[in-house]
Amino acid sequence: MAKRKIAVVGAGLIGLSTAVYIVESIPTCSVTVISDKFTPNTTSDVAAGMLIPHTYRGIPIHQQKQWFRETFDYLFEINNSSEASDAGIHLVSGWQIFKTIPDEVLPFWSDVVLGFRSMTEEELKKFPQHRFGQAFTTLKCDCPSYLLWMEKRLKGNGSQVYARRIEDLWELHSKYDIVVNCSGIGSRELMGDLEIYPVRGQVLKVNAPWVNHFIRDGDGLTYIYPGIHNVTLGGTRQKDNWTLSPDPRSSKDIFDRCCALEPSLERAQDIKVRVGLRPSRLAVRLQKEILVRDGKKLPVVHNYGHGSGGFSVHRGTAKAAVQLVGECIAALEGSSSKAKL
Ligand SMILES: Cc1cc2nc3c(=O)[nH]c(=O)nc-3n(C[C@H](O)[C@H](O)[C@H](O)COP(=O)(O)OP(=O)(O)OC[C@H]3O[C@@H](n4cnc5c(N)ncnc54)[C@H](O)[C@@H]3O)c2cc1C
Ligand SMILES: O=C(O)CCC(=O)C(=O)O
Repeated sequence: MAKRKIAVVGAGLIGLSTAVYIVESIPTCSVTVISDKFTPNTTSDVAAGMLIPHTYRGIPIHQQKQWFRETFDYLFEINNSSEASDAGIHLVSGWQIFKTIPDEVLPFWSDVVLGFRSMTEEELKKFPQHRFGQAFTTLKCDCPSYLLWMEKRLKGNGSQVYARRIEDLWELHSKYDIVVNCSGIGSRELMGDLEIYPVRGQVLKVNAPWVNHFIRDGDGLTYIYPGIHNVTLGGTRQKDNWTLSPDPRSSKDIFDRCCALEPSLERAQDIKVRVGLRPSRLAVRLQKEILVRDGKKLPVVHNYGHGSGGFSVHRGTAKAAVQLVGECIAALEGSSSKAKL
């Protein structure tokens, strides 16, 4: 059986985690990651990295729950190993709070995170503007550490990693048997996919080591997420806004909103502003496509469009993408054995 050559386009969270899963589950192929940007310069580096799912309106809930569970279980295992600090994975406990009682008192992911329960009246006294809350423990990634850890694992396994911008996936036809497209918001231009759009997110990364519980307003706009090296304060969700430069007014607004929830943040130091464009889509595109030119074929597997929830589901979607890669390999084996007959 020929050793199949697979190119993964994109070195953000989705490209690297898909490449890692291919290497782990299909050892008979060689993997090359090709990307114009790497950590610390990807959208994935800007993220808070919290495992709190966002709902994709175009995907059945049972599917999203499975992706979340697979991701949670995978990272929990890393968290319980000696790799945890290198990979930047840790547990974090805290509260999601609501000004009015939400429709969904028990979200679909409540039995995946640890110790999910309603907040007590005593706990709610910390948030006098809020009437209801949920307490739980989840996982968080320190995003640059996690990306670097995956990149090192790939290189350690003999995979190649190249910096290059791809204008057209067909450029890869002569060297690779299969292409896996994990180019995030880049797919709008690369694939001409107008279903993917940016949702601009501005966050502050601050030094406030005394803050160690997360706080998330149920409206999803204001959050305080303590991490290994800093605390992420959020945020903004600006649909169809491509501006990557920070907006000082948004920074002040974010800071004020977060201080209203956690007044001790007034003393936060070393405030850095980061902006990222969430690669948003009604549904993650997990699909096979065969590109055909001049009678020649190039199988492509798409895995992009994770919007606000990439960290929460990445291992599950990597597994689904690798299943599709396996189907492409089986089809190639089938056509090469027919050719020999
Ligand atoms: C402010 C903010 C906070 C967030 N917080 C969380 C959170 O707490 N939890 C959570 O689950 N999710 C969160 N997210 C969402 C998460 O960041 C995304 O879902 C995830 O990072 C998407 O990963 P990606 O690999 O698809 O995209 P990217 O990280 O953008 O990676 C895409 C890669 O493709 C490459 N590429 C693109 N086009 C080309 C091309 N033509 N040629 C070569 N390479 C190309 C890019 O250079 C890049 O390496 C947050 C997002 C933002 C912006
Ligand atoms: O929504 C959250 O609480 C996590 C952060 C996030 O996913 C985002 O800002 O997109």
